[in-house]
Amino acid sequence: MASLDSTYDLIVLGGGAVGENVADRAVQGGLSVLLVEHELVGGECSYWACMPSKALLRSAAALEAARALGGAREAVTGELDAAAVLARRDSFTSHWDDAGQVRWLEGAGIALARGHGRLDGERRVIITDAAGVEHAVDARHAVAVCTGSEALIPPVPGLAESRPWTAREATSAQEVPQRLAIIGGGVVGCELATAWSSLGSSVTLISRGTLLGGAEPFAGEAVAQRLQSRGVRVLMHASPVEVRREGEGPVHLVLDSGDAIEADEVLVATGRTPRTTGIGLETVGLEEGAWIDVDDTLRVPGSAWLYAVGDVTHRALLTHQGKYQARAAGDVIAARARGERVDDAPWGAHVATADHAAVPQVTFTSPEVASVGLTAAQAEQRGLRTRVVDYALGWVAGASLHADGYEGTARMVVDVERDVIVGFTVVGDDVAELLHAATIAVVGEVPISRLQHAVPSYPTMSEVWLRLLETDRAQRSSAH
Ligand SMILES: Cc1cc2nc3c(=O)[nH]c(=O)nc-3n(C[C@H](O)[C@H](O)[C@H](O)COP(=O)(O)OP(=O)(O)OC[C@H]3O[C@@H](n4cnc5c(N)ncnc54)[C@H](O)[C@@H]3O)c2cc1C
Ligand SMILES: NC(=O)c1ccc[n+]([C@@H]2O[C@H](COP(=O)([O-])OP(=O)(O)OC[C@H]3O[C@@H](n4cnc5c(N)ncnc54)[C@H](O)[C@@H]3O)[C@@H](O)[C@H]2O)c1
Repeated sequence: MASLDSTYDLIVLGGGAVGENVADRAVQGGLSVLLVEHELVGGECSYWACMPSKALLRSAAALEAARALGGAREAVTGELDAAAVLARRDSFTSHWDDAGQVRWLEGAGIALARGHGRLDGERRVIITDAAGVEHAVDARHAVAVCTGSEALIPPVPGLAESRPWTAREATSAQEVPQRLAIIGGGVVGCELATAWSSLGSSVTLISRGTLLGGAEPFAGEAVAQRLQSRGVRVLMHASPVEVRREGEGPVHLVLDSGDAIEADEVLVATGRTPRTTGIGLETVGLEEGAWIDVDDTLRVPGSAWLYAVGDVTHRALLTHQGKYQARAAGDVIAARARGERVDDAPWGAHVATADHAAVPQVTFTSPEVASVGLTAAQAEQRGLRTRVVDYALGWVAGASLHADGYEGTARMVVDVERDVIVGFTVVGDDVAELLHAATIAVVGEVPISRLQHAVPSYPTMSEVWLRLLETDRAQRSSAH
């Protein structure tokens, strides 16, 4: 290990996207920072999650877009080249080499320790390097735990012994399995069913409930329909009760319905578990293996020095939201270290308020699902009085130009008391880039009356905003 100082202002445990951003902001705030990483600098997102999964999806989406358009469709004479897609994916993971990210750390002035880090009481971290040698390092001001999450394998008899794929194998595989069974109909299950079916696998998707359970119901319905139209077998309200694989042979799954499925690989996509085992949480009075609870400045309640940021907090398991938390955390750690005023009122510079009210997410299925804030059901659960406004996206001129027979749905959820949008969901092809306008409307709490003055250009898909507002107006006047 490169020589380490004995003390740094801040020690960051875990060099994923989130840890990197905490470190960067703290260095910009004038602190010395040590980042501890035991695998690849860049974490899941760069090598086994966001980037490779989106690279696996993108070529098929482009092909599908061309096929949906008269005049372009005629020019598509071949099929998707799976080997070329896998090779392009490999380039997006830099062939699982983190040299580029290490150079970025150097440029940003962040010290790197390669090894496994664990807390050892207040402000102290022990780093075990590849040779098994332990190094103790102290933090003058803070330690930030950014160790992320990993795939949860549910306790289904025989599953763990059947060498299941997790998202890691499913995003880094070098060959297309002939038959792929996927357990879990959440974001990972739906995206990877889309990706691998497009690459030629015969996919069976097993979902305990409907698909994309946390989203507006019309989102999961549209994704299920499209998957089925591409030949994916979608089994809803189904769970495996037993899994078996003998030697190098296929995997056999038995479902609670009694149905039996045979596949070449089985992917477990049933959620995440925190990477908080073996990191010394018990030495600072926290529970090993649990998600870490934090306040809105990302600090552990009752502690003056311990922070947790990103997936490990379970606030929002998304790279962009973790990086948002990281910017607040890096800045607040620096501000507290310098004895400056902390701006921790809601929407202040040092808090991650949006985690509670405005988390944006794009699910890169076919069709895409883009949402921010609350669904209608979540708003109701929070006791809000709401108006729910829906519009068929295909009726917007920009959408009908975008693809022949375009179908999609947009929904806005309006808080009646404040007359602002608290939730927005849009489902349709190529809708991802529509989302940020909604995020600004929700975060900015822009009154509906003012939104009338935000004029979308003709003929863009953004005109769905105009249609939603007009539909809202018509619904309100017919209610009177
Ligand atoms: C298949 C898939 C696709 C996804 N796609 C998207 C997407 O499109 N958009 C999106 O926003 N989110 C997506 N996500 C979620 C996203 O990957 C995570 O939210 C994000 O990676 C969390 O970042 P993190 O830095 O908190 O954790 P991680 O990325 O898990 O990084 C934690 C780092 O800490 C290191 N570490 C852990 N313990 C120690 C230790 N004791 N010592 C030293 N180092 C340690 C790990 O090696 C790792 O590098 C996806 C997730 C999956 C599974
Ligand atoms: N594009 C994106 O933003 C993106 C992409 C992928 C992942 N992610 C993030 O990664 C996180 C993890 O995703 P995920 O899909 O693993 O989790 P998830 O919580 O979204 O979905 C897990 C699904 O598995 C089901 N399930 C659980 N146990 C089961 C069982 N025994 N049998 C059958 N079904 C079972 C659940 O009911 C749920 O539908 C998500 O929180 C998501 O935000 C984001």
